[in-house]
Amino acid sequence: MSDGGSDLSNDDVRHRRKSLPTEEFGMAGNPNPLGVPFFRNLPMMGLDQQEERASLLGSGQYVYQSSGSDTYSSDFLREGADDGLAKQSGLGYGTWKASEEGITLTWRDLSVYVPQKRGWFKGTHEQRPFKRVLNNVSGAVRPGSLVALMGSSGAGKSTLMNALAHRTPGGVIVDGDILVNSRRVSRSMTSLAGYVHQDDLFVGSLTVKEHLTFMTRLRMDRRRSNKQRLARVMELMKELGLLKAQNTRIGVPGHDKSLSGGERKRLAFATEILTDPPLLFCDEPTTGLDSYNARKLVRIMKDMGTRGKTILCTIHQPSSEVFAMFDKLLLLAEGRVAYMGSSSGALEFLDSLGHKCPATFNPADYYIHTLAVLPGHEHRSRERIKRICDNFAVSAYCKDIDITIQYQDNMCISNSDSGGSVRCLNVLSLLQKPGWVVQLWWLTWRSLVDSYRNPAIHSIRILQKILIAFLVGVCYTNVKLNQAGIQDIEGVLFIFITENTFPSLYGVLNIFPQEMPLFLREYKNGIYRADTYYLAKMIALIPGFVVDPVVFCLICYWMVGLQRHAYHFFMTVLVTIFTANTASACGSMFSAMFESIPYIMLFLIPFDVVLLISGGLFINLSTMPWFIGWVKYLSWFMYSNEALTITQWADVKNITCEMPPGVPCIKNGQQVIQEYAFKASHLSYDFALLALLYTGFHVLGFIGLYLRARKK
Ligand SMILES: Nc1ncnc2c1ncn2[C@@H]1O[C@H](COP(=O)(O)OP(=O)(O)OP(=O)(O)O)[C@@H](O)[C@H]1O
Repeated sequence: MSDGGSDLSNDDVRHRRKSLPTEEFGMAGNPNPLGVPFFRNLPMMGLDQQEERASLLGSGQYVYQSSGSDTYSSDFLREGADDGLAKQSGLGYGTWKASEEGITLTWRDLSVYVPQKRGWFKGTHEQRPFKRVLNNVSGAVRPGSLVALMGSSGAGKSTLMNALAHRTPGGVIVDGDILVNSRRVSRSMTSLAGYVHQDDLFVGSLTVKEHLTFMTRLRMDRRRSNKQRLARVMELMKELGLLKAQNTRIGVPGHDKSLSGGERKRLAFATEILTDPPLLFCDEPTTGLDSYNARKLVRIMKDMGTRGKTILCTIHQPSSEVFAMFDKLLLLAEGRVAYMGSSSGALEFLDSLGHKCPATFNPADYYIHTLAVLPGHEHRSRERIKRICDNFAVSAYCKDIDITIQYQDNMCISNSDSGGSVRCLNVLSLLQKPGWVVQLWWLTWRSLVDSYRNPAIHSIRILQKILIAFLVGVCYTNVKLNQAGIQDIEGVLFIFITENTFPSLYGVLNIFPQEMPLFLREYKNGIYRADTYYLAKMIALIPGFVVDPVVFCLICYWMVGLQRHAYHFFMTVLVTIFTANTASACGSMFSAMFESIPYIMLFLIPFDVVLLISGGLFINLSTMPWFIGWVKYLSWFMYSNEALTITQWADVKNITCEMPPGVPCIKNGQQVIQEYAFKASHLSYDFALLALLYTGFHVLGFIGLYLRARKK
């Protein structure tokens, strides 16, 4: 560290870092200061040669030589002074396998821009009002490192982690290079890395053990046996102190809270380390934990580090003991790197700039305090931060990191995510994800358990159905097969439709908005596909929408004077089942397409009114104007009404005519069918069109969900 106190503009710093001559990287005067291995003549070699050497690295057989005379095998890449680790894991240098190399993560000149305004602005990216929240940040983390990412609130810690983990929300621009084992990766990062989020999201009706079991099914290698999965679940619950709560439902905070905040945090952590990922990002995993549990959790991360994992963890106010467990420290301030290196080095570095940590201070607190923008002293604070960041950018600490970055850059052989990443990231090719059917099975299981355990969905709804069925039945007990009875029967048939439409249509509106954050997170984590998720939700809805119509018809049909034959009853039940499911498909479509209930209502209610009108009871369908008349083809009201009317009237031969002479009467069922502009031959056609509408609504719903998931 030298140029103490010099102020450089950001561009100066960037330029200086980029323009460092290749020879400077560990060759002269500073032979391999981080223990980074160098190929013979690496800086001079061309891309082809680098590729060749990289593939040799992939095979774990190439022998590297540092600038000095020491010779290292590829495992040396894992950490400069890592022989203890190799010994610990029982792998001598000669036996080290490429798949066990671990992950070296580097990032160079990373800037992140977040959109300031959304929606109305239609200009190009360059014209859009963006705010830069990360400013040319560079860094490197090597296997076996547990890195603490610290900085005051708003410094950009989560933004950096999201960018590195390729989990930035839609609209955010990430500019710069991120390399994993000297390869550019994008979405494959999600299979490679675990990410413990600041806010935890779960299906609250599952128990701790059920949740972990579900995750082992979808996240672990499909070749693992059930015994191995269970053993992993038990091991994690034991390690994280969740054994006592294993049969407790997770609950929903502020609603039906079951697990404590600390238990939820530990469960979220357990979920992410379930597969023992080689790279782990943790965003404030200890927030909300007591000191004992915080220490225990960091100890687990430390142990993972000693097994060669690469761990980057943001942490707020760690105790001295917890802080001491971290190998490396990355300090961020105002979107820039203020320091990266050993924890003790940070004290020296700040000391050299005149910021000496008082003996009584916890160093972690001191760093945050020094790098915070203090209210009332904003200008001075920002000056101080700028000076620290500028000095770090030209310090020996930074140069050391540059060496690692430069080394990885030199090794970088492919700009594309395909092929290269898989070849390099052996862990990826080793993992066999569960297949489509397994995903569907377990997602359906979760959805069914969730809906079964939610009394609002079932018990209350069925009680309501019984009550309404009785009331409707009571109102229509006196229906007779005469002229007045035609209207009564058509009326009650329409009530069969509406009673099985509206609860189904509106009852499902919340399913996607409510679970969207969880779906997006799990989907982005690559745990499952969007189609299996949607299909599972759809399947889980069916039992409810079969039971409801059956209950309704069982009570109401026999109370009302409808045809008393099994055939008519079963056909009526079948039509109402089709109706309820088609309505639920329409509701699911709106639910999946729009972000919130008010938006859904805005479009659904007008749509619903038009469909209702075109159902055939309120208007003779042949009189509808041509420009709106086509809507009836989308109306399950019409198909269901036609099917029920045909079922009830097709074989009625005689309808009593009690009208005065001269007043025309409808004499039989066929005339009733004609009166409503239906056709007796359309019964199977109505069923087919109801099934088509059901499928069409769900296909559109799935497309809506998929597009939204891709956009976020
Ligand atoms: N999508 C976004 N839109 C607008 N501003 C954003 C967005 N994401 C991040 N920011 C801003 O970027 C800055 C850094 O945010 P970030 O969440 O990374 O901070 P942090 O260091 O993780 O803070 P904390 O410790 O409080 O979680 C903040 O000022 C934040 O308001």
